[in-house]
Amino acid sequence: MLLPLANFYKIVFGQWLHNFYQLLNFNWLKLLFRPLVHYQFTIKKIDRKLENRSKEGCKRNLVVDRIRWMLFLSFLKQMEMPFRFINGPSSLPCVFLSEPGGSSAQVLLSGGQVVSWKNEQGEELLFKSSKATGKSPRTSFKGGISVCFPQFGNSGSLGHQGSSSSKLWSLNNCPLHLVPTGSPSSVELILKPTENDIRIWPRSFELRIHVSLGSGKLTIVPQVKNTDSKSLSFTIAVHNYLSVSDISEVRVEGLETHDYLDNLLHRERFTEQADALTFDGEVDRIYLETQTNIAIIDHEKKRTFVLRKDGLPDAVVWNPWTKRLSDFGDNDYTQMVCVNSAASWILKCFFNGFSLLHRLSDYQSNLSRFVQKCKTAYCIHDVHCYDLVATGLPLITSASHPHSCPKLKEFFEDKMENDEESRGVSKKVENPYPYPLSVSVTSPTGSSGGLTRQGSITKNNNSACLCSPTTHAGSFRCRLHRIPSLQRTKSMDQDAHQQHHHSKPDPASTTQGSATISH
Ligand SMILES: O=P(O)(O)OC[C@H]1O[C@@H](O)[C@H](O)[C@@H](O)[C@@H]1O
Repeated sequence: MLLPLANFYKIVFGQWLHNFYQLLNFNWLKLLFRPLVHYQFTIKKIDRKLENRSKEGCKRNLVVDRIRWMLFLSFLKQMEMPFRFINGPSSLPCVFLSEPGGSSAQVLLSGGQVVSWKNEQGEELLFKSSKATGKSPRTSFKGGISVCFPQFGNSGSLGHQGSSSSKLWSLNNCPLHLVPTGSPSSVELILKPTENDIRIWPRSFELRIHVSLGSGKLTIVPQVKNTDSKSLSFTIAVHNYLSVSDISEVRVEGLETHDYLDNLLHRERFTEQADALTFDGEVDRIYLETQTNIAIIDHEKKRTFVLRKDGLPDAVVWNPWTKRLSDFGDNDYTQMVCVNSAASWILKCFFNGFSLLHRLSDYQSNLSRFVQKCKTAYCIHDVHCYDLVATGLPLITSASHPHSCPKLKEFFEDKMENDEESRGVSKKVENPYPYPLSVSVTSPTGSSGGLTRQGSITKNNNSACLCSPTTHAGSFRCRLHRIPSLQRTKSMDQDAHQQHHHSKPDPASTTQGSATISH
């Protein structure tokens, strides 16, 4: 009841009155959330029963999951939320977000995965494998966006991509309000380790993911809270499977001159020489400390995704090409590219509780600046507020408030300066990408920056050339005119880096190294 009314006020009286209205209703909202607390009690009882069952050797089955789901729905009926529930893939409980512009997103409670993000025209922007096996929640859906925690990739002892995407997340009834909630449609999920998980990885934490949908923009904020008195070490990534028309016509910009670790060559370190990354074979790379914005340009669809990642320094680019994968259809690789934001350093939370890497005010002003700049682009917006500190950075043991610690302050200031630079604030370039950031996917006549583009081609018209008309080094060349990949240059400071942060697990994680989460 509240949300339609709030929207009505918003339309009729404008944003300020809408905010006022929401403020007035704050206490009512709290009351409405109460049934959820009761729900959680009931869920805990079920969880205990499940624990007992698993001790007896029984596995959690779909019927139990469905009972939980129905119970959950009945509680939800008692309250209004800024989203609604639908049946997701394999009938799993799924949060449905929509916004007045007509775009929508779906978030699965199982795995905390964003399984769909559709634009105003109803076109799917996220990739979904055609060959999901459906045998478990983990395999019922391959693609979308998920959080890899407490480890991404195979970089540690905790199993491929950590375990967070195979767990059942709960709705968080006490969102942290760390993120600006301009979007009327958002949800926050929370994952806490069960007793079973703790047996495998003896760490206590809370992993939250805040997903909000705006016009042409999906914002994902993962947050990690150390609820232990011991330090918590982890790596993390937001794994984005983007849907593209044809991988051969895609290029990724924003990675030039950055060093990367090549997962296909035992993480050997190279420097990116090309102006843009194009694909003509398998790619699996971790680009280190990249700039904040990365553009994924789909020439055939004339569509640009902008991945903006704050707080997560690295970017992973992956396409398996023709490699056989059990959960990928034969030609699925042509329609996807993963560009993930990640922290490949081992991050360490030293103290119990939350602290922010970015001061909230900085974050908010950066956000609005960015939103203004890319009004209608599809921006995936990952902001990672973690409970610090990365190995290799000054160790901060008592910074419960970022402003109170001079070292942390210094770090913020440096970071803000770099961010300013990387966002090109001083350079007055409005739209550096060849296709307009307003993504008119249906229009074949996109142009920008004075470049004239050729018309869109269809799949049947394979002989059409999509090369950029420019001729400088790095100008886009379509698959018909692409020259073999550039000779890669080994990074100058490879040895230094290897000694520095990637090869050395920190002592805390070594002590937990005997534990393995299998997947
Ligand atoms: O199987 P997932 O979790 O979807 O991950 C797929 C790939 O994701 C990429 O990000 C990794 O770099 C690859 O090594 C990995 O194989």
